[in-house]
Amino acid sequence: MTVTDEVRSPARASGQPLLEASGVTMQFGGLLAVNDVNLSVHEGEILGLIGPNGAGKTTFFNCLTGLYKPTRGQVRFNGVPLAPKPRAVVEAGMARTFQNIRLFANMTALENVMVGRYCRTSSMALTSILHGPKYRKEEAATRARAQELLDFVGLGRSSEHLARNMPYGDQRRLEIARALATDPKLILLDEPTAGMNPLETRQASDLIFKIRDSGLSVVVIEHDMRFIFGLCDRVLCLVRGETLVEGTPIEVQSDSRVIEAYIGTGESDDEDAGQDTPAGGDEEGKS
Ligand SMILES: Nc1ncnc2c1ncn2[C@@H]1O[C@H](COP(=O)(O)OP(=O)(O)OP(=O)(O)O)[C@@H](O)[C@H]1O
Repeated sequence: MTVTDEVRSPARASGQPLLEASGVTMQFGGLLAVNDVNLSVHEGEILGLIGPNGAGKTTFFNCLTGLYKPTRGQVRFNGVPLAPKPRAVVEAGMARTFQNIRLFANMTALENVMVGRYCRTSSMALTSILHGPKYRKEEAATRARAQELLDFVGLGRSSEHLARNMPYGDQRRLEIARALATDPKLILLDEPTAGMNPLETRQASDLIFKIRDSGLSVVVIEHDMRFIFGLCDRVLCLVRGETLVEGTPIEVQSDSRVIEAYIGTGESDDEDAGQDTPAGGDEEGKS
């Protein structure tokens, strides 16, 4: 099955990037959290965003998805300047997940995905209150689509489980299903494997490939270098809010500046340093 309908977009027709950020800068008081960052993501591409803690990755995501209005710079989606408002961003075709899981804990998996779907349904509040035929038809379609998305992410049998009772890895999948419910052309994932065991991480990688194969573009923030270098077509490394290096996984993982940036922060002190330093990555699992 495909996640989105086959639509030939203006971006593909013109060869221009689907998502294009130019000169994006975000200043908090005296702190330049993101400084003049450029990014382009083409259709069907998986782009990785890496960098030591505090490099500005999430702040940059927040600028791309309308949570923050950048101090300077512009974000264009499908060739059109994007208003820095979350609703406008979702309507344009971008969805995201968050570093910290933000599910409705006391709702079922199905209901969580249905909530994500509501931005694409048209029933007005009054119609919903009156439960007219249009509402009932849309509700049935929303439910069916939500179930389809749960099947897609491998949670088809958990639809009636309360989110709070689901294993951690499943909650992360559920977040992705909810983001997909908005029918995005591009999905941004903020540390999708944080806290996952190796099996869950491999499954997350497979799911992201599946999402890409269904026609979406993906931007992913991760600290797990093996995961990033095995997954992405291109990788951008941010350090202190600025682009340090951008290139293919092979180029980035062998760049001494990237290795230095990580070693300099002490992030490589873990026992399993291969997971967390660029040189520890490999091409395993890349397709
Ligand atoms: N709302 C805010 N107000 C002030 N400073 C902020 C705000 N959000 C982030 N920062 C600061 O901006 C810098 C970049 O933070 P950000 O969370 O974007 O980094 P990151 O690369 O995502 O880090 P991590 O990998 O640890 O999640 C940090 O110094 C952080 O303290």
